Amino acid sequence: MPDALDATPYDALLLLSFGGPEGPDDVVPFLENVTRGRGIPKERLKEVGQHYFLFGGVSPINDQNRALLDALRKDFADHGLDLPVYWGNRNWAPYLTDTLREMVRDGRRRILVLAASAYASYSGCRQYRENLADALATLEAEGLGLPKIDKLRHYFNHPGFVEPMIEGVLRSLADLPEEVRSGAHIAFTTHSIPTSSADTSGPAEDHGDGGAYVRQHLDVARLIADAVRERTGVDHPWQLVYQSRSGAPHIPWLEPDICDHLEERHAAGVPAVVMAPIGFVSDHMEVLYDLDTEATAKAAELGLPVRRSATVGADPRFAAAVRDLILERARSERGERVTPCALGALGASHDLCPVGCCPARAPRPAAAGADSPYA
Ligand SMILES: CC1=C(CCC(=O)O)c2cc3nc(cc4[nH]c(cc5[nH]c(cc1n2)c(C)c5CCC(=O)O)c(CCC(=O)O)c4C)C(CCC(=O)O)=C3C
Ligand SMILES: [Fe+2]
Repeated sequence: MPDALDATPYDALLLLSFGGPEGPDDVVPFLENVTRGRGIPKERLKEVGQHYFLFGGVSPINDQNRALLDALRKDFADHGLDLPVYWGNRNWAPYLTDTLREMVRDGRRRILVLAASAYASYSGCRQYRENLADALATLEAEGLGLPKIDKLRHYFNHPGFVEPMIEGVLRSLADLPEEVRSGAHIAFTTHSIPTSSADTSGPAEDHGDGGAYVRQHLDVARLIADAVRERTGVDHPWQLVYQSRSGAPHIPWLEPDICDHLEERHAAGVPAVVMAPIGFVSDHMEVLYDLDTEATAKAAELGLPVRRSATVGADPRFAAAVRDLILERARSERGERVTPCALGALGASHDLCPVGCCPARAPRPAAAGADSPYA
């Protein structure tokens, strides 16, 4: 048995994710949960519903999260970290509020949250903090004693997150026909968001020019491209592009879209493209539909060979990274000195979101940040 690892003062980890439907009957209520108050056009909703129905109404996201929970529990057990792991979602069962209630009833008082989103943005960070505040408000109204909740820092540049993606891109390159391989470009993709949200992502000092959201993705893309060049000896040109645009057409979102990018690369004579979905922690419907179905069909129509590289998912190196992040945060909470582990040019992200980080259109209470109304 290895020596026990110490997560004090924390007594539980909560994986906080988006949630997804698990059958055809779930699709419409799920989409209603996602889009309540978000101003998504009806047409867009119908279209996205079809993406889910094409896959039997089942999103891959819940099974991906179950696999990640298994990987985390195995990693913690193998390394003597005695920390129970729970799972709650924003938009589908198991719902965050139910999980948090269960945690409180189990006596958990100091909870660390792992968000299933690696980068700064309203959708990937503050909205989860708002969900935590809503859940705490519900428990408070039920007369339960509230736990203290902290959120782990953004892990986009942690080696345990980046390394599996480097390996994934190498595998996709190797899988391309040899005659097009060395000329292949890499299209790093992430979820498009409104340019106004991108520009205000991260702490105030990062605002402007796509904000922390774009800067963090560019840093990861560069890390992967550099590692691929070092390991193959081939310099594959790359670009950060976007996918899964939603919202009203007159509102600007981040561009170019992956499909337009494939067209443009093809017209420029590029012989092949690897699509690397660095914005997604695991295989979501956006990966299965927008990349594996839509963009792949577009490429076939163009006669452009493409491959889609793997997401991190339940990779054991990611589970080990989560353990590292927990121990780092626990030490820092205990007042011990820590050297946070991070690759790239940006350094380790903040532990506590400052006031004004990734602001919402309409301000709402958010937990686990400097502006939290909860202790
Ligand atoms: C940045 C970002 C992430 C990455 C960070 C993270 O991982 O959290 C993400 C993840 C996800 N988004 C998901 C699904 C959806 N997102 C939608 C709508 C939107 N996403 C947005 C942004 C993001 N979304 C935005 C700005 C909107 C517009 C509406 C709004 O401002 O809120 C809609 C409505 C229909 C549509 O318009 O597409 C759906 C169905 C799923 C589940 C997939 C599955 O089932 O496998 C996941 C993991
Ligand atoms: Fe989304």
